[in-house]
Amino acid sequence: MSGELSPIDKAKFVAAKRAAEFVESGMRVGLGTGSTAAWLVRCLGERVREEGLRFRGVPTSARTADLAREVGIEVISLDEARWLDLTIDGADEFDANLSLIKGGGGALLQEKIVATASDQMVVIADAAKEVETLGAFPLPVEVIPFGWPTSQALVEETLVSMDVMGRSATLRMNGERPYVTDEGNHILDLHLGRIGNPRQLAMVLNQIPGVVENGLFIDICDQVVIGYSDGRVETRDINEGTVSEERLDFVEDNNLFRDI
Ligand SMILES: O=C(CO)[C@H](O)[C@H](O)COP(=O)(O)O
Repeated sequence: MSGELSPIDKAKFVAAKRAAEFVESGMRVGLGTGSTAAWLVRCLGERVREEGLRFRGVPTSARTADLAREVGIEVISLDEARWLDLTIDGADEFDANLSLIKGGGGALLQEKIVATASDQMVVIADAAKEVETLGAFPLPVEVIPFGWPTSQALVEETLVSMDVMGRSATLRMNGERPYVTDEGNHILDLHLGRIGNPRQLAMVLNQIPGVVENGLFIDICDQVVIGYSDGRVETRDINEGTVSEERLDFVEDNNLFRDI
């Protein structure tokens, strides 16, 4: 992509740029996956180059690791970091409690482990990701390849027993083949429409044999930074109960927009 940014990219960019300011020298920072998180990584790379920011990043996917190295961020593994000061990541949906659906980009397992190992998790998102009730976005569930059709049937049975609205669990494909995560697993996308009790569903899904993790993030996210295409950014902190709003300038010929 080159030239004019789409309104959605402008919104993602300003959210990412604002959240990149949360990173301080010396921190260990979890780096999310997806298009919004990619803006974050580029913004952090710019701070490394231009301000001499020195921090270590723990990527949540091979894609993010490649981009982080490319823009000059020092990359370490979670094994090396153990605990993190902060994780900044995108989301597919968030609600008023900052419960999330994640995993549209297929990295939910590493994203959940990294976010849970962090003192703070900040979600960056365009305003369209905010929902009253989670579930319009298909809920990703990571399953091991062994016996995945059995796991799929068990997941569907569980949805019926819980009286969840939609009940189909489809295997995510990559062309003709099943999608394979960085951990070598597959993903079932649950088409639910509406998730009445996300906390309960998250717990029940993880008890099914073959399920490794689900994309519901409950009580993990502390703040959301919401970007708008006109440059406005709203930051909500669920622990402090605060909301702040500001406007960021974005320069369309910024180097970050080249070759995207
Ligand atoms: O959970 C994710 C990847 O597994 C992403 O954060 C989520 O899919 C949002 O992606 P994008 O920023 O491209 O809209």
